[in-house]
Amino acid sequence: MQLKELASLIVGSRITGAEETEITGIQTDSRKVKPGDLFICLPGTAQDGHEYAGQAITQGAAALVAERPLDIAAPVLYIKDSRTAMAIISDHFYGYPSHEMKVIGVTGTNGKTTTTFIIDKILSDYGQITGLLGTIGMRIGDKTYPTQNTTPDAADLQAAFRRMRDVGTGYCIMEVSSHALAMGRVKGCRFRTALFTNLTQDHLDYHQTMDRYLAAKGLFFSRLGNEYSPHESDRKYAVLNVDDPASAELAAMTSAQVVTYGIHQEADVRASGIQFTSAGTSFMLSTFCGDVPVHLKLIGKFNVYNALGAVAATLLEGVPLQQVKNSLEEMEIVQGRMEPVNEGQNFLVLVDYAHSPDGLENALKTISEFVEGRVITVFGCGGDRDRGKRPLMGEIAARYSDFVFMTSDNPRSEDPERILDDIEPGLLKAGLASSEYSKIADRKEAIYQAIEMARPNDVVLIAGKGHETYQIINGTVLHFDDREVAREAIRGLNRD
Ligand SMILES: CC(=O)N[C@H]1[C@@H](OP(=O)(O)OP(=O)(O)OC[C@H]2O[C@@H](n3ccc(=O)[nH]c3=O)[C@H](O)[C@@H]2O)O[C@H](CO)[C@@H](O)[C@@H]1O[C@H](C)C(=O)N[C@@H](C)C(=O)N[C@H](CCC(=O)O)C(=O)O
Ligand SMILES: Nc1ncnc2c1ncn2[C@@H]1O[C@H](COP(=O)(O)OP(=O)(O)OP(=O)(O)O)[C@@H](O)[C@H]1O
Ligand SMILES: N[C@H](CCC[C@H](N)C(=O)O)C(=O)O
Ligand SMILES: [Mg+2]
Repeated sequence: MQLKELASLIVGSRITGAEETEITGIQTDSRKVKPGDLFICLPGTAQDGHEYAGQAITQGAAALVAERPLDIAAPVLYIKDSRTAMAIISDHFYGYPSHEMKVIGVTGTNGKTTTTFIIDKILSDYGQITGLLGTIGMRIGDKTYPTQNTTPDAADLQAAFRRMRDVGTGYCIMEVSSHALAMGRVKGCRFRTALFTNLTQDHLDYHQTMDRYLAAKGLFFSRLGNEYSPHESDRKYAVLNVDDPASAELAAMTSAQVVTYGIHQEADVRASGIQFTSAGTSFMLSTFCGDVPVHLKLIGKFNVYNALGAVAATLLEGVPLQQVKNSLEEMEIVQGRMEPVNEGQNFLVLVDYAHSPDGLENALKTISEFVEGRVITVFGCGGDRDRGKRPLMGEIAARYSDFVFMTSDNPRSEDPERILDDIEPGLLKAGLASSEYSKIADRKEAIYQAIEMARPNDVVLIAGKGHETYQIINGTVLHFDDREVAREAIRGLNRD
């Protein structure tokens, strides 16, 4: 595609250099530029892409998109706002792929990955070709790829949609993070359904206040389906968790049809008579298509919410209720979400991705529903992220545990010990005595000590990193997998 075709999309844009320059790809990271790419210079939070224009050209970029004058001998497309231009250009370059399939987006503080996996399971069992995009990675056809962010930027996202379409994908089920909404990564995407899980404190390092965090989520719903259509496939749905107070505000922001799910309030899709065990969760599912009893292998009330959201989204796609039930009942635990590590020991070890106060509280409440012995919790908080959540997570860990190991999550550029100092006041506020917790920055050591401490019927919760297979310490990415470490620690016990 020629540069001038892309320029024609953006009001007030201007090209210096050859307008006919042929563009064969789009890139926003100079290190990944391939010959023929259009390199979009993005002013970022840590760096400024304009500084890397030279490197992009050296790597073979055919042209650049920039907000400010570049002193460079290459064609440049000047625009006012690189991020909006990136969304418009990428959508056009890849042929508006989100218009050729149904995109179901899931947003909310917690439960996005799990909900997308449940929707994916139900729709694939129903015979649909699905693609999945989120924290754990991206699945296109039967191949999976790693993702750096939960929601990629517009250039990578539209490219992924195109590849999904090229292998016949009918549904893309994706996580839509609040960062993505605030940064316009999903601008231009045509969503069929926008699903909201919940809103609780996290990411205030980025959004500053809960109001701004909610406003970012609101963008998803306010942009959804402002026009109606006679075609069923063009209809838009906002699927909202009615038990979360933010849903009322989101409902008011959208002109799409609102479909609700919940446990406590009246809802279109609802669960009642919920029973919890360590082996799963049973409930009566009432929907606008009828009622059925369901037994989930997933544990915890929060997974009932995730299942209800997925039920609403898939019933709207015409999946029969009985098939929805069958898929729910077959649904396996999502990796790193309340994932048991079982080496035949007589206590339970769960690895969970809870990394926000609400996530941790839900994981621990779930355990309290069935635990017979003590609860031993190993957790930390990520560095370079919302500091405000640290004492809150400390307080929650203390409230629901008999013993707490405070340890490192991904300290990133921060001093691990300082992060633990931020968590500790929360433990003290909850009244934990010094004999009831340990501060061990080395995560492997903390996991080993927790497992050595466990007695029959105890539950050891290792929270925060879930599926992650790395730990970022001092900016260096090291291999680390909670499940592997826990397994080694349990095997070590068995040898003693
Ligand atoms: C705060 C934040 O979200 N930052 C994201 C953002 O970075 P940025 O735009 O600020 O970019 P920057 O690092 O300042 O660099 C500016 C530009 O220079 C370019 N550059 C930079 C260096 C270089 O050598 N060459 C080069 O071209 C960069 O590619 C970028 O285009 O855009 C980058 C490219 O898309 C992201 O990778 C980066 O995610 C960082 C790694 C991150 O940690 N993000 C987290 C907070 C995040 O987004 N999380 C949400 C999930 C949250 C949740 O709900 O749990 C997510 O969707 O993943
Ligand atoms: N509906 C929910 N409500 C509250 N907590 C939840 C819910 N679902 C999952 N959790 C907790 O949050 C953790 C993360 O779940 P999940 O990965 O599904 O969320 P996410 O929204 O995708 O997270 P991220 O923002 O990091 O992508 C789980 O390990 C669990 O402890
Ligand atoms: N999407 C979240 C994941 C946090 C996971 C936790 N292990 C951490 O590193 O803080 C973030 O980037 O803030
Ligand atoms: Mg996720």
